Parts: sequence; structure tokens; C-alpha cells
Amino acid sequence: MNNTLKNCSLFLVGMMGAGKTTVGQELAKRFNYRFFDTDTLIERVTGTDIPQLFATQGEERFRQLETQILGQLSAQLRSVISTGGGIVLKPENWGYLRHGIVVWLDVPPEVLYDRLKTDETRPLLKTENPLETLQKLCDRRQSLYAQADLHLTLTGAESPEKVTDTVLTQLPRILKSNSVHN
Ligand SMILES: Nc1ncnc2c1ncn2[C@@H]1O[C@H](COP(=O)(O)OP(=O)(O)O)[C@@H](O)[C@H]1O
Ligand SMILES: O=C(O)C1=C[C@@H](OP(=O)(O)O)[C@@H](O)[C@H](O)C1
Ligand SMILES: [Mg+2]
Repeated sequence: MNNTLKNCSLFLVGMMGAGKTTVGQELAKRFNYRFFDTDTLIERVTGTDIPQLFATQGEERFRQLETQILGQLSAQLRSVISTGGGIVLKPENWGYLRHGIVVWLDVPPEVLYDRLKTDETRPLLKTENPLETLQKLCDRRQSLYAQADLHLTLTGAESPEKVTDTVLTQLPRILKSNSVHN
């Protein structure tokens, strides 16, 4: 499979709670690739967590840092990179994402809500109606996520291992039909 990927990196995109961080780690293990998570790296370089960063410096600053980190990661080969759900918003970020294969984990908002309803680490969900917020964000971002090379429509019932298996199964087809990758 490593040969099939030709040392190319994988970028996971999708909504908060879709499982990018969880599945990314599993994929990296299977490929024997390095694993990076843009949110974790932002926390490391700023020495603060995401909610605190949003609260003290605002989302705009977070987005600047996100782009910087993504730019650095885009030079890495043989890596699985789990992104934050909003990475697709900036056209500039797509220039970086296109250095690898982009995989969209597409999970229904109701499942995302269920997974995140007690979560305290997603500042964008600190609203009166987090399910509605997730639905609106999904609607707004749908056409951006759809620019991914691989779209995995998930019910939410699949285990992270099963999602990983599905990515592995689908990749050869994507690589065959897409010759732009390094
Ligand atoms: N396939 C899955 N099935 C069930 N729960 C999952 C699955 N993938 C992730 N989760 C859980 O959902 C939550 C969000 O997962 P995470 O990987 O942080 O998502 P993301 O990085 O896309 O926001 C975590 O509690 C995680 O354990
Ligand atoms: O969707 C978003 O805009 C965000 C998603 C989060 O990452 P996850 O997708 O890993 O939850 C994190 O980057 C930040 O809270 C903003
Ligand atoms: Mg994550």
C-alpha cells in the first residue's frame, strides 16, 4: 500500500466530530506514516488550548495559525495529517491540501452532535443550539468538503478501524483516476 501511495501524504477533512483525529492515527499506523494533527500543533506552538486561543485571540488568529501550520505540513511526505473542520474555508489552504490526497469523512450532523454534546473543546459549538449550529456549518461547508479526492459517506456506526479499512480499499481507485499526485 505504501508503494501505491508513492510516499504521498493524506489529509483528512470533514466536520468537527467526524473522526479525523481518531481515524488519522489509525491510518498512520497502517501505512507506517507519521501522524500530525493541525489543532495539536497549533496548541503546541501557542502553548495554549483551542478554546483559550479562540477566547483570547479570536477565530481569525486561529485561522492564520492554521494556515501557517498547514503550509509547513504540506512539505512532508509519508504523513497522515488530520485537519480542523474549518480548514476548507480558505482557498489558500487548498493549495496546500493539494500536495496530498484529500479524504472527506462525511458524517451526519445528528451523529456529530451525539459525539460532541458533552465536549468542551470545540468553541464554535458553545451556542444555544449546537445541533442547529452543526447543521448550518455542514450546509455552508458541504461544497468545500466536496472538493476532496475521496468522499466517504458514513452513517456514524462504523468503527474507526472500519473507516480506516474503507479508506485503504478506496485509495487505489482514487490514485488511478488522479495522476496529479507526487
Ligand atoms: N468511528 C467512530 N465511531 C465512534 N466514535 C468515534 C468515531 N470516530 C471518532 N469518534 C469519537 O468522536 C469524537 C470526535 O472524534 P475526533 O477524532 O476528535 O473527531 P474530529 O477530529 O473529526 O473532530 C471522539 O470522542 C472520538 O472518540
Ligand atoms: O470546524 C471548525 O471550524 C473547527 C474544528 C476543530 O477541529 P476538529 O474538526 O478536529 O474538531 C478546531 O479546529 C476548531 O475548534 C475549529
Ligand atoms: Mg480533530
